[in-house]
Amino acid sequence: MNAGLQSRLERISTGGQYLIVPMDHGITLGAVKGLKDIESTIDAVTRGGADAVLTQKGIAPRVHPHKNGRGYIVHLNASTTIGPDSNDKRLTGTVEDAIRVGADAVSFHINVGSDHEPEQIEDLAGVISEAERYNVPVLAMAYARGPGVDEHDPESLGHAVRLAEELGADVVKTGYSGDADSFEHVVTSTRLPVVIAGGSRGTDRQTVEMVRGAVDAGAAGVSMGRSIFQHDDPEAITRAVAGVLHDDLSAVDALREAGLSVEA
Ligand SMILES: CC(=O)[C@@H](O)[C@H](O)C[C@H](N)C(=O)O
Ligand SMILES: O=CC(=O)COP(=O)(O)O
Repeated sequence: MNAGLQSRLERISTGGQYLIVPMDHGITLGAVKGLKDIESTIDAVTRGGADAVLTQKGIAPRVHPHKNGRGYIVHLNASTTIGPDSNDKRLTGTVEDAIRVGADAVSFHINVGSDHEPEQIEDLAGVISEAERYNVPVLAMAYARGPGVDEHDPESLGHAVRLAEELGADVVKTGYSGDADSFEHVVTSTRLPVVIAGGSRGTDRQTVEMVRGAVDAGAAGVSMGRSIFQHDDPEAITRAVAGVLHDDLSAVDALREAGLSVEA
């Protein structure tokens, strides 16, 4: 692997495991809890053990002073939940833009199964081609999403992560299928490191058990947003996730060591 690409991947991971906290939701959802004072949230999650944070390029000046030397990923497409179709993700920048604002990697969201999949395949392929010219890693956020698509179906999730590999991404993020046995099919559908999204926030026990199950299935980490940045104590929940990812703790032990409730 190219030295530049390898060194950038190491800036957003620890020992091949990825604890990424995406906060690009400011476009998707608006200035929701945890994103108004994004500076404090970034400081908290990076102190708690996050390997990298992820935002749109416009937020970069609010990231660098507060990320405690951790990695930075710039997201290159977006949609909103108030627009006509949140599955219709449109380009918001280039890899060169991302480098200009100090990114170590870029990310791109594709909804496999949506009416907009063809354009998103083209856009993701273009992003990857540009990224390869700069040896910048691409995190593909490959969801199974669209009319009649079951977002938790292992077959559809496996298809989505394989699509990311076929296009040349370096890391792929997708939804969790719900249990380790079914998610093993997803992880083995690609040679890429697979990380999971958190989805809308549940209990701390649910969050950390999801991480434990994904890791037991062979996942390489998380790109977990709302479950972390909307928590009342983002540093503590990050510590709990890091306990599973970086210290291989059980969900209960990771919660206890982070000082969080183990109630289901
Ligand atoms: C807010 C959501 O529905 C998430 O699953 C988004 O798809 C994640 C993505 N980063 C986005 O905010 O568009
Ligand atoms: O960029 C968004 C993600 O990677 C996942 O966000 P979520 O809030 O954990 O679904």
